[in-house]
Amino acid sequence: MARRRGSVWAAAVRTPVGACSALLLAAVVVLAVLAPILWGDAAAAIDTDAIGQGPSGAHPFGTDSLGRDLLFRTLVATRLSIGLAVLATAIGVVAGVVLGTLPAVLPRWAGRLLTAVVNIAVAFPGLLLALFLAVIFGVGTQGAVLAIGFAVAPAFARLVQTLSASVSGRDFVAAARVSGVGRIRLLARHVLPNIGEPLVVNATIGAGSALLAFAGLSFLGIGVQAPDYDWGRLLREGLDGIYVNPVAALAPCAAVVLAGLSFNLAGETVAAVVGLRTRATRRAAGPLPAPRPSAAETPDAGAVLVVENLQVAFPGPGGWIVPVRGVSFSVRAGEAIGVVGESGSGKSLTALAVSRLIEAPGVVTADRLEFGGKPLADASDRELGTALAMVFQDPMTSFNPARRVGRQLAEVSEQHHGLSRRQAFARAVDRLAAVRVPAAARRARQYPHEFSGGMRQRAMIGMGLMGEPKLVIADEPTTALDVTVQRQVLRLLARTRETEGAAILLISHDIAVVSQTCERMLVMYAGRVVEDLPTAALPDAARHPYTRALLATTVDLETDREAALAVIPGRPPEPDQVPPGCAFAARCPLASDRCRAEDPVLAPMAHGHRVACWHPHETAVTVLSGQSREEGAA
Ligand SMILES: Nc1ncnc2c1ncn2[C@@H]1O[C@H](COP(=O)(O)OP(=O)(O)OP(=O)(O)O)[C@@H](O)[C@H]1O
Repeated sequence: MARRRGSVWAAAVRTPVGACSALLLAAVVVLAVLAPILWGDAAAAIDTDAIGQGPSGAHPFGTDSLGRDLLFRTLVATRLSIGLAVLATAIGVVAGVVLGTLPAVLPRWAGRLLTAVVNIAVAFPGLLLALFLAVIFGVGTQGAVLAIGFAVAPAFARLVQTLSASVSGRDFVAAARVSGVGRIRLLARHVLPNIGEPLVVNATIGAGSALLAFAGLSFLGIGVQAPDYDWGRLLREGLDGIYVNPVAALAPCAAVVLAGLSFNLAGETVAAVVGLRTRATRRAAGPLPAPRPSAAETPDAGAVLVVENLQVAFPGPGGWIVPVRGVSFSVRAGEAIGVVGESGSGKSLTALAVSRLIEAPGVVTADRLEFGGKPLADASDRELGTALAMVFQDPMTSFNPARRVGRQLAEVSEQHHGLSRRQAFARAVDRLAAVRVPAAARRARQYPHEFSGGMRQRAMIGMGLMGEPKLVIADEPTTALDVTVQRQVLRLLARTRETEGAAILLISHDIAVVSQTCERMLVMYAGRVVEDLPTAALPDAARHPYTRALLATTVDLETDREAALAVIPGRPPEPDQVPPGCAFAARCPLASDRCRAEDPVLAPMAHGHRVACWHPHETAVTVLSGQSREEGAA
């Protein structure tokens, strides 16, 4: 992990912005540390023979009214200017974090009061607030530090409140709360660590603003007081003689600008590392691994979807993680195919890849990935938006909670069919009625939270029907629903297939659901399709030991209630720990040495039946050869 972080930072520092920020910041820090030691005395040395001089060989920036060298004074002032700005920022961040998190700990009324106070303070311009506070805390360095610290605190508090609110709504915080974790511990353990990165980025950028504000207060005479001096004071003194020696004023100005720039660029670099760490990781992950070969079936000329050797990879700390490893299948027009497999087998990623929904840094590669007869990569958003419908497991998160359901459906037709607002809405009502949402016209004006789970799922299917879907991909569409509603949704999918002629790719844990709804079933294990078989002859047709084991774990009304439930011993391998050979070998009762050494290719066994196994079960169903493949291959 440390190596990965190190490489990400190294990559960020190699960018132009990163390199500039690193150089500037290093120069500022070195000067802040060394300048007072090296040139402190020279900067304080009064020379009555050289009062108010302009730039010369002896004094490149000239001298001040006591004949002190302005170059040395500008360099020496780095420590105080930077130190005070950093101190003020630290006060601002700490006060901001406290103010921002207190509302979560205090009684409700006190929390709301504090939030209101912070909101009012945020409305004041920062510098005005700093001036106001500087007067309250008293003129001088200490007063200025406190004034700037507390002036930037409200903005940080607001940021902390917003970030905490977004984290507090997450399930893991709710789970911790339910398990009795106290408020303070909840904040410290679960909320703050998750908002740390954006805070660090903002604090770095905020230090630049604090530097400017400090220089401003010193310039106005209410910051650093003589005999101490920072860049603000030097600027004020230099301004008096600007017509005689402009460099005296310009040098501290340039120092403020450069130091401020170093903080801002450092903030940008931190932000880039935080936001795009994965991009740098991708470089660190090296070249993509070659997909494992799988014998592709010969797709029909009219196949809606053709997938050949699909691979989905993500950069990981130790190289590429490949959760989908060479998946091949095709979906004919109007066909319903089910995808089953244990959790983590790559079902959802396969569905997301064929919907073009894998986000960077994920990388999708395939020998062939075609939708509607042409490469998926060439399909326009409009074509995909109308011809491919996606139904997700949780319909609550698939709808925008702030918009009415009808308007969200209508958007599809406004975007892709050029319909007017009114026409698109009328079509949305029609589609809601088509998916049997009762009182569709009224329901279309409601928000997603006013729908029941089953109704939302039907509305989601209705959204898919706003176009002319050739393929509906449904990823666990019934998992969150009760059995009755589950049946309604499955019937609706079947009806969509009949009325629209759409093909269905149904992802489910439930083999019973798949065998009732689909003609074919793809069984996935550890990122590969291990069996592709017709559902009509299930369970007898299953030949892969994994498919058989999955079938044995299904329970129905005829299952012997006295007998122990069947389970598949062991666990599927993690995507980054897939062994050589067959990934199922460690759990397979039939595994041989060959299984552990060589990964079997998904190969045709009979018409419409493909299996990736060295020892497939013999079945009464027609097979290509009576021998096991190992014997056949021998
Ligand atoms: N962005 C990602 N980066 C790295 N690994 C990922 C990413 N997304 C998914 N994975 C991994 O890929 C594997 C397959 O995930 P996928 O969601 O496709 O499984 P699944 O078969 O749909 O499981 P489930 O039935 O639980 O939804 C999992 O092990 C998961 O941890």
